[in-house]
Amino acid sequence: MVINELKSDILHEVILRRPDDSHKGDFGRVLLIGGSMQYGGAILMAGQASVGAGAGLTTVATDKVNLTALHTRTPEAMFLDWEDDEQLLANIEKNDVIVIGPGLGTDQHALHLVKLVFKSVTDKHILVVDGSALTVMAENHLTFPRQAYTIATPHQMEWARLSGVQLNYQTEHQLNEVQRQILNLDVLVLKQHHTLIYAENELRQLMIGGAYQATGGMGDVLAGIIGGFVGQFKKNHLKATEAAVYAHSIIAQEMAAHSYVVKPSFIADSLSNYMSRIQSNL
Ligand SMILES: NC(=O)C1=CN([C@@H]2O[C@H](COP(=O)(O)OP(=O)(O)OC[C@H]3O[C@@H](n4cnc5c(N)ncnc54)[C@H](O)[C@@H]3O)[C@@H](O)[C@H]2O)[C@@H](O)CC1
Ligand SMILES: Nc1ncnc2c1ncn2[C@@H]1O[C@H](COP(=O)(O)OP(=O)(O)O)[C@@H](O)[C@H]1O
Ligand SMILES: [Mg+2]
Repeated sequence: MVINELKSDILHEVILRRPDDSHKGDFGRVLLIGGSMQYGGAILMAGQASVGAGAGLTTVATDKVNLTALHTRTPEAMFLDWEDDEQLLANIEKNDVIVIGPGLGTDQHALHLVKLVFKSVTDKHILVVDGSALTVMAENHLTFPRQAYTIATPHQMEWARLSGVQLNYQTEHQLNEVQRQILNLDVLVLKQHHTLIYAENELRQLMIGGAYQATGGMGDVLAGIIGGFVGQFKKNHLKATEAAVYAHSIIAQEMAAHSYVVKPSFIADSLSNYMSRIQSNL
C-alpha cells in the first residue's frame, strides 16, 4: 500500500475563517460519553478538547461524581448523568457527533452504554470510538454500527484486541486495512509514534510528534479534538480527522521546545490560539 505523508497543508485546507453570519448551532453539537469514577480525568480532558477545538455545543455524559470537576474545569460544557437512559437517548438524537470511550471503563454499565449508542446512532451521526469502548467491543465481540460515519482511534494494544492483528504484524498495512473494512470502519486512526490513518483509497502517516506525548490523557485529548473538528468542519470527515491528528501533534511538538513532557490539557487549551494563527495564515 502507498503511504502518503500527512502534511501541514491539511490544516489550511480544513481550518477556515468562520462566516460572520453564524451561531453556535452551525459549529457542531458534540456529545462525549465516558469517565468512570476511576478515569474521570479522561472525559474531562476530551470535553475540554472539544470545546477548545471550537465545537459549537459540547455535552459530557459521565458519572455524577465528575459533575463539579467538569463545571470547574470546563464550564462551557453541559453535563449529563450517564445513568439516565432517557436523557441519553434524547441527547444522542440531538447531537451530530458522539465520542464514546475516554475513561469509560469496561464494566457492565460501560457495555450497556456502548450498546445503547451503537443501536441509536443514525446516518446523520459521526461516531468516534476511543479507549475503553474499543476494549469493551473486543471483549464482547461487538462490531461498529453500519449506519453512522465511524472513526476509531485505537492505540496499538487496543487495535490488537479489537482486530486480532498483533503488534508485530501491524506493520503489514494490508492486514490493518482488511480489518478496517471488515469492522465497518470509515476511518481507522492507529495511534503510535508516527500514527497511521487508514480510509477508503487512502493511507496517511503523521511524521511529526514524539515521546514528549507519551503520557496518560494524550489520546483522550485527541478524541475530543477529532469530535470538535468533524462537528465543525463538515465538508469532509476524513480531512477533518486528519487535520485534528496533525494539529494535536504539531502543538505538542512546539510545546516540546520548552517542555520535557507535554501536558495533554495544555494542548486542549492552546488549540484555539493555534487555529487562529492558521486561519489568518500566519
Ligand atoms: N486521567 C485519566 O482518567 C486517564 C484515563 N485513561 C483511560 O484509561 C482507559 C484505559 O486506557 P489505557 O490506554 O491506559 O489502557 P490499555 O490497557 O488499553 O492499554 C495500555 C497499555 O497498552 C500498551 N501499549 C502498546 N502499544 C501502545 C501504544 N502505541 N500506545 C499506548 N499504549 C500501548 C502499553 O503497555 C500500555 O500500558 C481508557 O478509557 C483511557 O481513556 C488513560 O487515558 C490515562 C489517563
Ligand atoms: N512516542 C510517541 N511519539 C509520538 N506520539 C506519541 C508517542 N507516544 C504517544 N503518542 C501519541 O499520544 C497519544 C496517546 O494515545 P493513548 O495511548 O490513547 O493515550 P490515553 O488513552 O492515555 O489518552 C496518541 O495520539 C499517540 O500517537
Ligand atoms: Mg486512549
